[in-house]
Amino acid sequence: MGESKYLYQRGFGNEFATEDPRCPGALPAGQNTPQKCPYGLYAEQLSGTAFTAPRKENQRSWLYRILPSVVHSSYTPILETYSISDWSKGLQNRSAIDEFAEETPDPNQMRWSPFPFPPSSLNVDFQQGIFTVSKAGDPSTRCGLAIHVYSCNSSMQNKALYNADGDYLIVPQHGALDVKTEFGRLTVVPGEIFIVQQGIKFSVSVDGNSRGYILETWGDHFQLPDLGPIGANGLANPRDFLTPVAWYEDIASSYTIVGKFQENWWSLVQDHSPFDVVAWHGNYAPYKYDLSCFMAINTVSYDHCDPSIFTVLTCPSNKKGTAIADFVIFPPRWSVAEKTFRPPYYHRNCMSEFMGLIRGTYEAKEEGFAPGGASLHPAMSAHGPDRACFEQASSAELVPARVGDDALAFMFETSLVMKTMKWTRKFQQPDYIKCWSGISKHFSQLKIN
Ligand SMILES: O=C(O)Cc1cc(O)ccc1O
Ligand SMILES: [Fe+2]
Repeated sequence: MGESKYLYQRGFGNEFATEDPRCPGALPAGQNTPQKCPYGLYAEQLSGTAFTAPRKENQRSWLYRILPSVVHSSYTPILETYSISDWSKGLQNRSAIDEFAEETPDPNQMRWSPFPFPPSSLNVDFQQGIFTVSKAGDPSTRCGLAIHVYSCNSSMQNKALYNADGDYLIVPQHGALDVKTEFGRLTVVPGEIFIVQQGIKFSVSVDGNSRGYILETWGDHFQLPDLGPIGANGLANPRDFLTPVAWYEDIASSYTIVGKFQENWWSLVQDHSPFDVVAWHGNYAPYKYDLSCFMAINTVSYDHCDPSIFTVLTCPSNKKGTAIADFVIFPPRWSVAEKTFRPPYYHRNCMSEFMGLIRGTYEAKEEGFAPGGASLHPAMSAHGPDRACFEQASSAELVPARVGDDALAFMFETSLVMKTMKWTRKFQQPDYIKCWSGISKHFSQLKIN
């Protein structure tokens, strides 16, 4: 592994404490709000849970910054947007774009070809390049989720964004992200994920075309799944989660902050950088995770395990064991099951399954499901391996075999039922259902096997 560009602190949900090395002693000793903070800094709390949330769920951080966040102009709505289905229209008034409206909920199995990059004639930054694919619920009641794709080609210049509605779990598929946050800097490459929680300001630099997926949750924060009988170790191990160390810039130039509030973007200006946090401590901070660290657990005897064995992070609902959203991966692994049809089984699920592909091909669908594309199998809509996969796997020799090498598929699985946005039609594969159409009967009353 090469030298990493930035320094990180390890652990999941830790109480971190960090100072920019240029200002040793910037964290006040023994208290959060001294009468005067070291270096003339301002103390500011960022609350990620209610003040009164139970202690083990309580999340907040104390930031020691050059100016308090409130030193800024009023918010004004951002009315203009690009359209991913027709970049050539350039910036248009959002209210005039019908294609951002929701479709009637549709039980069809859907699959989308890779979402397009912006043309080189346009400069589209990360925030401008976020387009909602599907969603359920409502951020005003703090319940639900949205799934977006992002597609951009330019860095955010003296511009930062934050999401007042919920948390973002960002899955880059193409292109590295170089990210400044209020908590420090980090890089995120395809194969890693980045979680930036409600309210945290960040700014994304890219090197040319960049694309990926975003899972946005409006209720709780992400947590590691319980391991039950697996024991104390396995799946995504806490020590592999990386949080930035404090870093600040003290620049006196105009900065634009774009905030998403109730699914609309608002903008404000200020005459200083929002990345002016010299030191911070607490357990509410962004983090990243390298998916290649995932310790996969699977059968070593027979039968296909449910994909919940590959859960990296989960955002729980109030119903025990039922997630608003799980983030699940299909990592490279050995497949050794005996006397078993090894690929995913045919099934109908009370949950909705949105899948994306970071690289390579997915076991159950060698054709048609491409990196940068996606699929959605809504609640109770039948799906499973396509015909080619079934025919091959039901007569394959069951020797130990590698699955998913050079490939990385993932799933956002939700207990909610999502609506898709009209624009997604343009990239939808109308004949997706046909991948199952050639499945033939093998039944004969006279045949036992
Ligand atoms: O539908 C899919 O491809 C995802 C999936 C994978 C698997 O191994 C078992 C069930 C399941 O929904
Ligand atoms: Fe499925």
